[in-house]
Amino acid sequence: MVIVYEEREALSHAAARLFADQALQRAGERGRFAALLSGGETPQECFELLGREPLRSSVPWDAVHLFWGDERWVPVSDPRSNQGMARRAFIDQVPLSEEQVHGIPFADSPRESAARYDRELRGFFDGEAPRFDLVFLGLGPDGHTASLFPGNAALNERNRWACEVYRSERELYRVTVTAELINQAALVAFLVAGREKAEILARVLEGERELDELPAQLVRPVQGKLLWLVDREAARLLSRHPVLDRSAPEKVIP
Ligand SMILES: O=C(O)[C@H](O)[C@@H](O)[C@H](O)[C@H](O)COP(=O)(O)O
Repeated sequence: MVIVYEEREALSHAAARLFADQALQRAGERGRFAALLSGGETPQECFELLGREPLRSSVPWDAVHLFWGDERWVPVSDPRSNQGMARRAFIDQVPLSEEQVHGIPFADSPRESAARYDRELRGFFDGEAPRFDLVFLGLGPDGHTASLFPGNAALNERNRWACEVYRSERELYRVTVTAELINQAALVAFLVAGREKAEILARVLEGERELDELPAQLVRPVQGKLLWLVDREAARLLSRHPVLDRSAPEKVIP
């Protein structure tokens, strides 16, 4: 399902409300809400809204557990850290204990970071399937999501839930969860905004299936729901998903 918002701000508000609503629902059902966060620029405004009223006090923070879909292999203090971004945006402003924040560790090697995170994930899900209640994902201009990049070995990882990502000498090592882990989730929401994403969004949503070229197409929840929250700029090349009717703050397109 694709939901088109007139402005990026409306998309951010909707994503933050989705987080709060899902947290309330899952906390009520079983006292726990596990979210897998994305990095990059797009989710920042959504995260900042979670750290401010009115949403801040609507989230049952004592039931929340935060994980990340990917991380750059840098310390949390590094400005490029996805965890660091989320801490600055909202985690430092809400009542979460360190036991509820499961960052991807910066270990002696990317492989060790991935191994430790894999253990953390398996410990948290305690022998059950890794069924996140909510996964936020972004879409890169090359069709990547999390740190699942076109043609990368991580796309073929079948055993581990988290693995190291080597791209080139020039690029930072990363750690990513696998598409298989993402696809166990109850609800996956892509957040995509900006004119520069229009072409890749149309290719991913309406083009040929090219799983190695467009890793975002690997995201197909086994039982869960898949949402695309996009702004009008990013949606402008979509043909099957009509661009927003200005009279509505959001249009749900099945
Ligand atoms: O570590 C990261 O950078 C992200 O997890 C990555 O997958 C991101 O979501 C996309 O690259 C989109 O990034 P923007 O939101 O900055 O366009």
